[in-house]
Amino acid sequence: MDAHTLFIIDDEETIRDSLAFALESTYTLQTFETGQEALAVIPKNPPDLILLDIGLPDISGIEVLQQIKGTHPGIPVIMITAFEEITTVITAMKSGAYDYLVKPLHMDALEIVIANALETVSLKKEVKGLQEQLIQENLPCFIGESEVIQEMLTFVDTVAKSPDTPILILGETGTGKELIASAVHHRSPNFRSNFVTVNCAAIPRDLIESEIFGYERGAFSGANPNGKRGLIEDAHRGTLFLDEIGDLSLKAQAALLRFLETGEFYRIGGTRKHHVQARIVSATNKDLEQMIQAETFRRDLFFRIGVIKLEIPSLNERRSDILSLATFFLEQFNRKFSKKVTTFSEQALQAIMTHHWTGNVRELKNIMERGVLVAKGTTLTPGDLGFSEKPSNGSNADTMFAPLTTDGIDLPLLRQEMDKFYIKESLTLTNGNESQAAKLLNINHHTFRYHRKKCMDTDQGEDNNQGDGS
Ligand SMILES: Nc1ncnc2c1ncn2[C@@H]1O[C@H](COP(=O)(O)OP(=O)(O)OP(=O)(O)O)[C@@H](O)[C@H]1O
Repeated sequence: MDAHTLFIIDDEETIRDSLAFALESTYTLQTFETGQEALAVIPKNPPDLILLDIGLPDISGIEVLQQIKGTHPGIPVIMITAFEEITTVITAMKSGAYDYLVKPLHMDALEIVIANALETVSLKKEVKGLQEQLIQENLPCFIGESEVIQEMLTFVDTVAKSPDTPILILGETGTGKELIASAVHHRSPNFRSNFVTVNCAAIPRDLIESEIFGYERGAFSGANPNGKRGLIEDAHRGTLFLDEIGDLSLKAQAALLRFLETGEFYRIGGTRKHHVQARIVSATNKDLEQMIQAETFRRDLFFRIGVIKLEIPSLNERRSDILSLATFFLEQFNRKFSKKVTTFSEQALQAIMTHHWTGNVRELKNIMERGVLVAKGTTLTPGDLGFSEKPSNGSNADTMFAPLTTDGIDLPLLRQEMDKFYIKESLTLTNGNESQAAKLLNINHHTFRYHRKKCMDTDQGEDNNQGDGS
């Protein structure tokens, strides 16, 4: 391993020489007579540790220390002082010095202080690296191969980068709003701080403001006599996720708006302003615009929380994700229950692929949990999943899917063909009326147009390829 690099900053030549003599066999040294000279080199070539004289001729050692801590807070700085002047030493330690030594220097003591400082720094680096690795390895996994989900995840990566832009996540219950909120947090620069969740629907309306912003002692009867910090404080430099934001009382809405605009808030019953930096991510499956009409949700707050809006489509609108989600949960629950369920029976697969998922991914997850738990063998049956063993009437289940053989199938192509078939059928049935066609397929207009365009693109691609070959 390369030797650690040390900078010695001292105007006395004898001190520089004696330090160099004592330390040069263990460390790579660079010596400086003035603070300015050292400050010019540090940004280009930062050392592992600095020995810094307090009484320098150009700018004081304390000032040099403060500048180093401002730009390179991780470098330990050991101050050297001619006499133990307590106020200077306190200022140095308050400004972030690692330790101080009084002249004349005892080389044994100096070597111990340097070795300890370097070990502390390397331990801190190791802990930070391990923390980051742990967080990255446990990142919540949002499964979805459909293009809408892939595009949304790319967008999530982009918007997560700004640490404080408010984000509003919309979508039916169980579509994964909380999972996306947590992905935003974990992909943001603030991922080391807390991700704090408040389910606004689960807290009585008259208590919600005090839960989020806290209260001072004696704020209301029944309150904790010592007062209470708000959850917003726990989210400092992190993320506060307000689930079911439509359930916020109007009073809490006003306090939230003030916080979003100024970064400040008051605890209930308090007069002292508190400052917190936290990103607010909100989610709801309610129609907030309708609530604005009914005057139960503030229009100004709606705009403020939704600087970025993410809309997660229902599972029925992205049926191509069902199989990958089911497989993901199969593996997850195999691990949880120490089971070895490896496949779905043909009927179980049909049931999963044709079911109408009103509870979205949560419903699929619950069904898979039950299935893996009760399955007797290695293959999941419709009964294990709580479906009827017989294909439901009119589902054409036997003929809907080609049997899977050891030759395999081209699932992406099958999905593409199925999309194309139903898009065309629905347009024929509705005389080309897109919004009626979308209704027939139980998808929204936007998703319909997206799939229609994709089908047209692949049709064109095929035509071009045929043209090339002729
Ligand atoms: N794409 C996904 N990949 C993996 N797991 C998912 C996905 N979407 C949702 N889940 C899982 O489904 C469950 C429900 O998701 P989540 O709680 O995030 O939904 P929600 O939209 O916030 O629901 P609600 O509106 O009821 O609060 C969770 O256990 C979550 O981990």
